[in-house]
Amino acid sequence: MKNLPDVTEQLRLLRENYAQQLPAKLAQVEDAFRQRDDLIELPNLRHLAHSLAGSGATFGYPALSVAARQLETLVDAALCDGRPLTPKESDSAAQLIETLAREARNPMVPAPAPILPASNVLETERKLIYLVEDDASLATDLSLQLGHFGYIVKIFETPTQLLETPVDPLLAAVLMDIVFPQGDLAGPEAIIQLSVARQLRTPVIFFSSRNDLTARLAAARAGGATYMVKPIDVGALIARLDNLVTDLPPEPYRVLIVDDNAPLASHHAVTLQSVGISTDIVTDPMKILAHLDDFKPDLVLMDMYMPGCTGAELAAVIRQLDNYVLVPIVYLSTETDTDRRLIAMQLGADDFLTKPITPEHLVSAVSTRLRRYRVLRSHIEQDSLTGLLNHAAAKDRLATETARAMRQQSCFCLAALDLDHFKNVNDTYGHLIGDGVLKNLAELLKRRLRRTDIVGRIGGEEFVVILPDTDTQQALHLMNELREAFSLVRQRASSDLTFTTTFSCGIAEYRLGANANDIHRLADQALYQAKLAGRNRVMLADSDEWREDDD
Ligand SMILES: Nc1nc2c(ncn2[C@@H]2O[C@H](COP(=O)(O)OP(=O)(O)OP(=O)(O)O)[C@@H](O)[C@H]2O)c(=O)[nH]1
Repeated sequence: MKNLPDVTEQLRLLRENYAQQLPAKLAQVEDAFRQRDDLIELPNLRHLAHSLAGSGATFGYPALSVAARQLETLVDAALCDGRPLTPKESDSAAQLIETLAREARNPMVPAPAPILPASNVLETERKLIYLVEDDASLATDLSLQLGHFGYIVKIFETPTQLLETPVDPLLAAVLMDIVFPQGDLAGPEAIIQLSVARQLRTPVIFFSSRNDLTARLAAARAGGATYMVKPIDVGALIARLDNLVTDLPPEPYRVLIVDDNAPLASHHAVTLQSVGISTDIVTDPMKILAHLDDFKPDLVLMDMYMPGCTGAELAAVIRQLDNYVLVPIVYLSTETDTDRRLIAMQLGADDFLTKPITPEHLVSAVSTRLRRYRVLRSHIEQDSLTGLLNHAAAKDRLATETARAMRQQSCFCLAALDLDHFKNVNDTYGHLIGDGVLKNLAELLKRRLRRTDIVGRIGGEEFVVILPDTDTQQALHLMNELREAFSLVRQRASSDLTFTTTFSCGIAEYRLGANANDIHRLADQALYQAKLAGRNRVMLADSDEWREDDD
C-alpha cells in the first residue's frame, strides 16, 4: 500500500495553524475597518472578510464564517455604489467585527476524521507471477517471454511444490497447467486446495493442451479467471494478464487548487490526497500558467475571488489554451448569488461547489468529474490499436516537454522507433499478425518504461518515446535494452509458427533553445542512420547537427 498521509494529523495541524493565525487576521480586519472611509482601502476590508467567510467554517468556526460573509456583503454593496460605508452600515460592520472576535475564541470541537472512499488509493507494483508447468522447456521459454514484458516469473514443476510454498504477498497471478503426472486435473485441484487453505486472492490463468469441457469446467470450478489453449500466444497472454493484474496502477488523478487562501487550499489538498489524488496549489493566480504546464491537471478547483484577477477571468484564460479546452474547472466559493454564479460559469467553468464543503462531498464531486474527464481524454488522445498516445497527442506532449525543459533548464531525450522490414511481416503473415506485432511492441514499451515516460504511436509502424530527465547515455542504454528484449519476443503467426522481428531507433537530446520540431527531426535523422547502418540498432543524433543549426 502506498504511504498515504495521516489525514487526521494533517488536518489537526492545519486547524491549529489557522487558530494561531486568526488573531492577526482579525487585527487586519480591524485595521482595514479603521481606514473604511478611504475608497482605495475599502476593497481590502471586503477581501479580508471574504477570506474569513470562505475558510472559517472549514477550520471549526462556522459562526465566524457567517458574520464574515455578512460583513463582506455589506462592504460589497457600498463598493458597487462606489461610496464609503454609511454611518448605519459602519455601526453594523463594527458589530459584525465584534462577533468575529467573539467567535474566534469559540472554536467548535473538531468532527471525527472523515472516512473517505479509498477507491483511488494506489497499490504498489505487483508483477510476480507463479508458473506451474511440468514441461521444463515450455516453462523456461514462457518465463523468458514474460520477462521481456517486465514480469518476474517463479517456476514450480508440480502443483505439490506450489502447495508447499508460502504465497508471496506480492504475487500478482498464477499460471497453472491442467494436466500433470499426478493427475489429469491436478492443476485445478491444487488451486482449490490452495484457495481453501491459504485464501489465494490472486487471479489464476489456466492453460492446457486439453480443450474439452471437463478440463474447462474444472478450471471454472477452481475459480480460473481465464483459460488458454496451448500453444500459448504470448501477446494474448500478456493482454489477459494486463487486464487481470493491477500492477500498472492508473496514473493518480491530478487536481490543481487555485486559492489565495493558503490554509484553505492545503485543507482541500489534504482531503483529496487522502484518497490518492495528486494535488498542486496555486495561491498567486498570476502564476497559473507555469503550474498548468508542469502539473497537467485533470481538474482545476478554483476560488472565485482572488487578488489580481477573478476565478472567472482565469477560467476564460484556461479555455484559451488548446490543451485545456476540456479540463473541468470547478469553482469552490462562498458565492451564493445565482446571477453571479451563472456569469462565472459562462466564462468556461463546469460547476460550482459552495464553501464550506464536507470532505466527502468534495471528494465525491471531484472524483465523478475526474473519471469522466479521463475517459473523454483517452478517447481523444489514444491510438485505437495500441492504446498509446496518437500522433497529435504525442506531438503535443513533445511540445509541452520542450517548453518545460526550457523553463526548468532540465534535460530530456526523444527516441524515434520504427519496425524493421515490417512490410515483409505483413506480406508474409498478413495484416492481422502485423497488428499483433505493433500491439506487442506497444505493450513492451508500456511495461518496461517509467510511468513518467511518454509513449506514442505516430504512424503505421513508427513510435516515439519521450524520456524526461534522461541524458543521451541513459537513453541509449535503455533503448538498447528494449530493442534487445523486443528482438527476443516470439511473435506468433499460427499455432505452430512463430517469428521474431526488430526495430531501429534514433535518439536526440533536448538542447537549450531547441524547439520540438528540431528534436523530432534530429531523432528521425538518427533513426534513418540506424536503418542505413543495418537496422536493429539504436543511434544517437549527430551533435554536429545542432551546431549546423545554430550557425
Ligand atoms: N499490420 C499493419 N501494418 C501497417 C500499419 N500501418 C502501416 N503498416 C505497414 O507498415 C509497412 C511499412 O513499410 P515500409 O515503410 O516499406 O518499411 P519497412 O518494411 O518496415 O522497412 P524499413 O522501415 O526500411 O525497415 C507497410 O507495409 C504498411 O502497410 C498497421 O496499422 N498495421
